[in-house]
Amino acid sequence: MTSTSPDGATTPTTPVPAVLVLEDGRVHRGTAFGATGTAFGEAVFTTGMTGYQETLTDPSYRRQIVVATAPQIGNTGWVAGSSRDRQTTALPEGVRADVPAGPQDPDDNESKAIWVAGFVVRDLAPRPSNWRATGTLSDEMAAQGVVGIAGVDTRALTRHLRTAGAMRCGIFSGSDVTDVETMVAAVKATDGMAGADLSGEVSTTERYTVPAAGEQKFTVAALDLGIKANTPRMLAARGITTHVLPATATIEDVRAVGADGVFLSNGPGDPATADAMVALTADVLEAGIPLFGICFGNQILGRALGLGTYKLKFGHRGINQPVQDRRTGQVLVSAHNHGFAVDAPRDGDFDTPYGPARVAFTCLNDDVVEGLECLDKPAFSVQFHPEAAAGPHDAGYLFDRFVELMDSNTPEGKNA
Ligand SMILES: NC(=O)CC[C@H](N)C(=O)O
Repeated sequence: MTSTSPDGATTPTTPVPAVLVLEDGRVHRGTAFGATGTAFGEAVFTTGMTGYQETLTDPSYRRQIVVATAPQIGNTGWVAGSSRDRQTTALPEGVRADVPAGPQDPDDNESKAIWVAGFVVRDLAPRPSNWRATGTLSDEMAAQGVVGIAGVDTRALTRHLRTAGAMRCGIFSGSDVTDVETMVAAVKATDGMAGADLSGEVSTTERYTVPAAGEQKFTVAALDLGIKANTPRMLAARGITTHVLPATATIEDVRAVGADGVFLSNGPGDPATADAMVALTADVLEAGIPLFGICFGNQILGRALGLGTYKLKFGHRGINQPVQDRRTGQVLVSAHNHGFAVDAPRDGDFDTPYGPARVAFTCLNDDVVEGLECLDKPAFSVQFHPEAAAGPHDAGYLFDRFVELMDSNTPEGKNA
């Protein structure tokens, strides 16, 4: 339903009607973009003003329909084409050519695919204005079969989600639009996010390696629960070779790659389902291997320490969330994407099976736990995203903290 002019602008020919239907019966009407059809997922909003490509390709958004509060989306187009396609030299052994992860990658994808179930925007920019763009958002979503709806008052919708909470929804477009009762019933027949076990659906099935940039200092085993490309890139920039392991990895797999440290990635779904990863984390803590977790990884470390997790009313998603590093008092502006959180005492150290631990970060908007730190084990984690590719970069130093943990775990470090 679009035509592309010689200068790359995609213009709608006949607008195709689309409807966003929430499980509580609220309806927003608009027009289709991307693929036409039906999509179901949890309606969540993000307040990020930039970085929609990084958001859409973040595997943590699996089974979520993302609502952008930024009023215009699509103006930077789509920046695709991994450098791997252009690479002329042979790749190091174990590096998969189809994974766009490496310090040299110029594209904006955080993974190989768009993972959101659907995308809801107000004004879809028909013409990208970006010298790096290789196509349009709408064409890329259509190519990947991802349904979008434009023309929605996303700020009104966001106010509703803040009051009523994140909930199941559906986008119906083209000939899939039917009467509201039928569409609401279809939405209600889908599964919610509580209890969803999704990391296995986005994880790599085989191990791959992202080499250190320059001289290798350490080797890290990164558990791929939905890892974003920028994480191995941030590690590589610090002299770390990352072996990305499937979500099913065990402590033997970690030992087999000679890991100096273990990284637990971000990922979709309910952390209450991540029993196997919690067991692996317990083994890593027991072994005293330095550990760093991000987002889902923070929730998994929390569970391994004996803490519970719970579902937030509408979650944190955006790139301007204030968190406080309780070690230094410093406030960071950070990127968030989480619908669950760890329940932990904030008023001092607490006991765990692995010695004392403490809440290392909290969100200044709502006092939600944003990071954990073990005091007797080389392990810490954050609920926010130091690897955020669209920025901000305030929290990048946490990767250095991970390197310091590995430094102090070497025989020389232990004797220092
Ligand atoms: N980005 C993430 O890792 C999200 C973790 C988890 N799925 C949550 O929604 O809280």
